[in-house]
Amino acid sequence: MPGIEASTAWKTLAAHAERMKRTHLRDLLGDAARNSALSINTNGILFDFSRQNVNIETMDFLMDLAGAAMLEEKRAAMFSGEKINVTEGRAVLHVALRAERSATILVDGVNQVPLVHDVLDHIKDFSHRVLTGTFVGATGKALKNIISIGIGGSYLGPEFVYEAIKCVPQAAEVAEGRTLRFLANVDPVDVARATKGLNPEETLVVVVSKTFTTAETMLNARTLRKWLLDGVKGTAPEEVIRRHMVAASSAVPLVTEFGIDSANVFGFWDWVGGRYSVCSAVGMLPLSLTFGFEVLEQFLAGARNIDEHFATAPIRQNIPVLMGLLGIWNSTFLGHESRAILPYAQALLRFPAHVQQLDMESNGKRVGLDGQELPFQAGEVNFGEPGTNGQHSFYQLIHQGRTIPTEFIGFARSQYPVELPNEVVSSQDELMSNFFAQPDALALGKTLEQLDVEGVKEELRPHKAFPGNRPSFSLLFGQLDPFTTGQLLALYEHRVFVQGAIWGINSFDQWGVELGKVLAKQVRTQLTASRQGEEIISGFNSSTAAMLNFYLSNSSESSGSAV
Ligand SMILES: O=P(O)(O)OC[C@H]1O[C@H](O)[C@H](O)[C@@H](O)[C@@H]1O
Repeated sequence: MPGIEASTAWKTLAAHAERMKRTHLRDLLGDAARNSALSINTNGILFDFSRQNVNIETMDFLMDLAGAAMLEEKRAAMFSGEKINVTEGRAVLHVALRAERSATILVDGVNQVPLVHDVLDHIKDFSHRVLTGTFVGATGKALKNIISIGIGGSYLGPEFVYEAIKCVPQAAEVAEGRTLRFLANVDPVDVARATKGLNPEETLVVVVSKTFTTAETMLNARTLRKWLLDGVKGTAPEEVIRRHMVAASSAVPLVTEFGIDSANVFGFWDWVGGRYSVCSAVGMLPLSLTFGFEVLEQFLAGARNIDEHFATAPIRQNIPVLMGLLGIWNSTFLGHESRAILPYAQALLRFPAHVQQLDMESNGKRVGLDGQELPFQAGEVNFGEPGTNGQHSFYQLIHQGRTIPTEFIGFARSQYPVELPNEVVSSQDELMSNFFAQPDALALGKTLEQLDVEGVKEELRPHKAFPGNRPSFSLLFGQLDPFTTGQLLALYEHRVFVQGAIWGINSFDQWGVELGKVLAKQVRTQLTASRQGEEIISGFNSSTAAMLNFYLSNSSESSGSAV
């Protein structure tokens, strides 16, 4: 069956892209009517995409493409609980995680919204009891430290949200004197970092795993179970686990088998993908235990605000739809394979890492929904760092090396304004001066002629010239708070959906992570056998066998330096 590439809209865009490649943003930006048409102000967000290599006609063609791909129908299917994750036979309902209590979203004839609110109520009650010292550790001490064990989607989203809202005064007040640490990597150093300086008697471990089988998480859970049992004395081991370990998981039987009290398991459902699970118990439990539930309610409200916008706003005025269509335009039609996420907010330092998983695990696919190989590349390479730090690091390549579409995220007000008596400009104004300057530097560049006028020596001019014509968009919010953090999360979640829907792929499975896991199991078995005296490394190619032998002969302390 022909895919979207056979549509008239696709072919029109492909031809149009050849024409647009000959335009320069310097010229496009000279048209004020165009610029104002390529900017929308809605839901407290200014989204300016006038620095994309597009004109009004491009946007018309992209809207035609959305029509040809049946984007609106696919969006409706997701919101209504249809099983659009076809390879796993599951609905995709992260939007249900933040739906109003009164909403109805059916899966197999059962309304899922009351189930969501039952778990939220449970989290609210439990976190309140921990924060007020009603639920205490096995030796009667208040549980003021939280260690959240989880990896991938059970880690990256919660960590991004933790960093984003820990500087919000209301959240910081509740968190005063409390610690939340994440333990993701199976590297023993991560265990040491997560537990350093913490008293097990005052620590609550939250095991976060949708499947409760992920090798790294389960090994770390067993490691911290031992750390607790070694550190909390004078109480029966079962009681220590019951008082110091809780879980967020959709595999309740496995959790209770591990020894965690079934009363302290916070469930979720197969229709929540790992990378879309921040609004489930995965994020809500450790974050409520740190900041209190009320702050997190504002975060859910922000995500819901964008869900409603995505579901109802006309597609020409719909921010996630526009972000997604521009992603398709840049990657598929203009050939830019990467994009940089550049928040001008230090509190968003882990947002690019979250988007990396969200986008690359979702849309990094090679076949369409029908299993046929795609005749184009899907997915993009996402990376990023907060500004202005990134400016002093990798922006060189973006200005003068490869063309990488960039995404500027900024805020009008700081959570912690700093004004020095003798400084004319506040730190926030300084930060944001860069936020506004960079997109123009990228778009407009600097010509040899301009350098000539400035009196730059001829031989230096090629080195100092900037080609410009580097696309970007800007997302500007009022302030980084729990609500806007929720908005940002949902904007990027829905952008992934839009791109996957246009490309005709399943954005909600991740078979590509399986092969490595299977091979790691074989290596693990071999390493165990070798440590038990079986010398021969077998079943691997000569390269892997040589590396394994090097590893084994250098892995005990007595073997000294590997060099
Ligand atoms: O939550 P878990 O079941 O432990 O899964 C944790 C992570 O590992 C898997 O390998 C997937 O690649 C991720 O999508 C998932 O988020």
